[in-house]
Amino acid sequence: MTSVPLPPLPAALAQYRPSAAATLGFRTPSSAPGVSASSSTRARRFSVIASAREMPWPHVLTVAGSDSSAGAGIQADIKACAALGAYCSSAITAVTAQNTVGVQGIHAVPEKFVGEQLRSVLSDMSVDVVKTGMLPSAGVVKVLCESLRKFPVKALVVDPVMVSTSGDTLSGPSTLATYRDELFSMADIVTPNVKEASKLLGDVSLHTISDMRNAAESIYKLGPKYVLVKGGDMPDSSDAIDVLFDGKEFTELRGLRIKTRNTHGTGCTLASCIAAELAKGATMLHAVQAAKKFVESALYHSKDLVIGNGPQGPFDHLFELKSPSYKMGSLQKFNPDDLFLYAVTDSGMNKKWGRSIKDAVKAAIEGGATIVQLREKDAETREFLEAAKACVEICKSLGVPLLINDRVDVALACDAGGVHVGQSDIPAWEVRGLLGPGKIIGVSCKTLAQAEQAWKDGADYIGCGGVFPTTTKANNPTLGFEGLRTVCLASKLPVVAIGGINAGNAGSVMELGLPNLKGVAVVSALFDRERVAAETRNLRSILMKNAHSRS
Ligand SMILES: Nc1ncnc2c1ncn2[C@@H]1O[C@H](COP(=O)(O)OP(=O)(O)O)[C@@H](O)[C@H]1O
Ligand SMILES: Cc1ncc(COP(=O)(O)O)c(N)n1
Ligand SMILES: [Mg+2]
Repeated sequence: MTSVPLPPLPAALAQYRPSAAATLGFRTPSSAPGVSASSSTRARRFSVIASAREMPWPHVLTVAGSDSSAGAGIQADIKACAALGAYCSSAITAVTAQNTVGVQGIHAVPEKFVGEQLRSVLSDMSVDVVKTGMLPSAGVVKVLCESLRKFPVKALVVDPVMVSTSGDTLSGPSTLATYRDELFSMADIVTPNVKEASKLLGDVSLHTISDMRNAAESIYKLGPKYVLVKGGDMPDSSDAIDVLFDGKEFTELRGLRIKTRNTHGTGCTLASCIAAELAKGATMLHAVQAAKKFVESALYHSKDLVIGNGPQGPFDHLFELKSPSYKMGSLQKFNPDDLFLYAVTDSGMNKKWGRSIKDAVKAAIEGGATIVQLREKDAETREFLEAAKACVEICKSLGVPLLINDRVDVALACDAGGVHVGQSDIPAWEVRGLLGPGKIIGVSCKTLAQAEQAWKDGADYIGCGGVFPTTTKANNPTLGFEGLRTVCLASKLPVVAIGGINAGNAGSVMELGLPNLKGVAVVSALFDRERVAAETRNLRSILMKNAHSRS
């Protein structure tokens, strides 16, 4: 590949960003002969830029290699960022000829021209996060470090790509020292897989989680703020476990190991998703967790795809566009706002009023319930399953998610939207393993530690309470507003308040104005009443009033 000289900065751009243009040594309007713009045109152009700034688009710049098979590299990065709502620009470091069999050829882009691409993007666009992939030579690593010193960004994600999953070398040992000595100290996070971690540490062997922890600690000493050692390629592990280290604490991120040949590009995708989430403003822990969840879901939805004849296929980054829930606007995928009016059934109460579970659920949805949980502690399994199937049908047709309390088996058998578990039920991460990534999982939490654990376990929301004393749960300590507030403020997941909530006190719960508190869950206030739909309607209008008075 030949490098062509960089043309002067377009006159229009020079007018928008005269200071940036001058810094870079580009010709500005005053120095560019024959270019003039009236002051009104210039003012209009500035106002266009100013209004564009009011609607920023999280921006990731990927510095990586092109993969002709489009499963990994630049192509994966752009798709991953797009899927997560970030804009992705690119500086290409190498063009590879590769497919599902392996890498057939590598054509490195001259280092100077990598620098020119970096300068073009960084001087013009507001890049939030830079993500690196294949950096084929020590020279390219140095060019990147220089560019970052000149144009600092909010965060740097370094995926030290060295060997492809097919076993081909993408960056030789000569780059190792430059990675370690120059790039790592600028990085917010470094994301080696186990083979790369081993190479970076002089070929140490990594076989266990404890080895991964030690490796993360050693790489941390080379200067990044976080290290994520990825365990996708750990042999003999039924889970896909990654280890995150922030200099003090280790976090094990445990996910399902999806049985598929389509894992080409998982590493590139994970790093790009972390970059996209950071660009959107997430904390590092959140970004890593969201990224892992995305890769897991994409693999799950692509597990049976057949693209190419080799052993390592690509996966579908835009799987959500294909899912029936996306196409039909059904509420399979969790929307925290669904927690607004959360109806929890109780068979005893409905029996008392002479209603079937199905009729009770129908009436609650008619009155405006936004999510339903079947909590049938005393029902026989067969009877419960039949009722659950009928309720799933109603809920699907009305677009309201239906969750099952405790019973993962019943949820699976009736294809419910998810499961709600308590602290003494199956742990949420095991439920996730059984239900897969697309279902909703809620966990009852009373303490900060429980809320933190629910988040780590991959739950979607927490139920917090009892806020007030309740008759539906024996020996249930009451948290009161203070307890609710403490958990809500610390929770990384959306919260629904539960326990003794009714039309008389629901307004005061919403008036607390807690940012994570999305709604209230009610049992007796709806179902221990004669007219379920009317009670639900009344409660909904109280909640709406208080939700509105907050905004
Ligand atoms: N079969 C799989 N099922 C679920 N997650 C996986 C699977 N393979 C890899 N991952 C996850 O994908 C991410 C990338 O990991 P890994 O494949 O180890 O990186 P690389 O592609 O750099 O070798 C990690 O979060 C890892 O846990
Ligand atoms: C251009 C390029 N960059 C990175 C990878 C690594 O991806 P993976 O480890 O998933 O094979 C690759 N195969 N090609
Ligand atoms: Mg891999």
